[in-house]
Amino acid sequence: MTKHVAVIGSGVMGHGIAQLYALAGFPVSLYDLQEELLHKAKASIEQSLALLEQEGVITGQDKSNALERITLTTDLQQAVADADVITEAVPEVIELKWQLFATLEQYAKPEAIIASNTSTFSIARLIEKAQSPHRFIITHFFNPAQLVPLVEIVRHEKTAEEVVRATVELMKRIGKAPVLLKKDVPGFIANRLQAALMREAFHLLAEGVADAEEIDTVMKEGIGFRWAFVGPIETADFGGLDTWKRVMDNLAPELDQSTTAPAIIAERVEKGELGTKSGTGIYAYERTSVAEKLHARDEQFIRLAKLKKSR
Ligand SMILES: NC(=O)c1ccc[n+]([C@@H]2O[C@H](COP(=O)([O-])OP(=O)(O)OC[C@H]3O[C@@H](n4cnc5c(N)ncnc54)[C@H](O)[C@@H]3O)[C@@H](O)[C@H]2O)c1
Repeated sequence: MTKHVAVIGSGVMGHGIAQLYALAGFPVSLYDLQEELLHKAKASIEQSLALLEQEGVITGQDKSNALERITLTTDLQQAVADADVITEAVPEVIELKWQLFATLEQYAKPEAIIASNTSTFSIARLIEKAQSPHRFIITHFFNPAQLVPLVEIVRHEKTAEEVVRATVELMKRIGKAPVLLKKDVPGFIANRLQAALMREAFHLLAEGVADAEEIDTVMKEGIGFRWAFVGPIETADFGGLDTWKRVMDNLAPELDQSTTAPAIIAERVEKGELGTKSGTGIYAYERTSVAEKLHARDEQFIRLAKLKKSR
């Protein structure tokens, strides 16, 4: 049974994952390479908990209890010594993950589950060098991890059944909607769906069919509005499979078939225009408005989550 959790890496994903476990009542050790990074992560957790309190999702007492359950540390051995579940959220560099796993296998309790938050590596690749593959699993959270309900779970054939069962249970206990994949495919499900949609969105932009704002509006006010409650396969059933057969037969040949990142994205990256993190991406951002935008996004996500829960 899970009693203590360790989260390795306190960046964009790690701090949100630590917050989730702490709010669900688990003592959490949050590890990173430098104190400064950990303090930044703690400040982000405090802000996020404050927003949840403001929106009436948690009480002030829940907030302070959660904060008390989080221990910050730059000592990896100490971070994982008592952990029953270790979630890694270090950068997406395979050598880095392999090196970390080797150390975790040395420091962690033999029965501890090691869960990776990788967004692209298959579980087969992740465990290539593992000495104890039976305890490895992928729990792929979505950004912001503390707010988006989905967690994709990917197992290997060597992953112990008990590890799979305990992980699914744990994700439910921390309030997530886990989906266990039947196969280990690159990008899992969500990023494949997202990439398919983005390829077409950037193709329409490149072709001058509409501006970025208009394409985003179509998504937010149309497809996305519907997709929070009805999935694509249900959509086909609701619309009629005969209709969708015609739609797909007519449209599939028209859709972009590129096998590399859209040129618009590649060009911006070449110029150092990386989006909100550099101030300019497809849109231009004021420095102050990025924080405001993220705050407003999180507020909307919390309200949507409440709405979905109330059904
Ligand atoms: N950002 C996203 O939207 C997102 C979504 C889902 C999954 N992921 C995956 O989550 C993982 C983390 O991504 P992120 O966006 O949080 O990255 P990030 O760069 O924001 O954070 C990574 C953290 O790990 C720390 N770190 C670096 N090397 C380390 C080491 N050897 N040991 C321990 N900590 C180390 C860094 O100091 C940093 O704080 C990646 O595998 C990424 O692919 C990211």
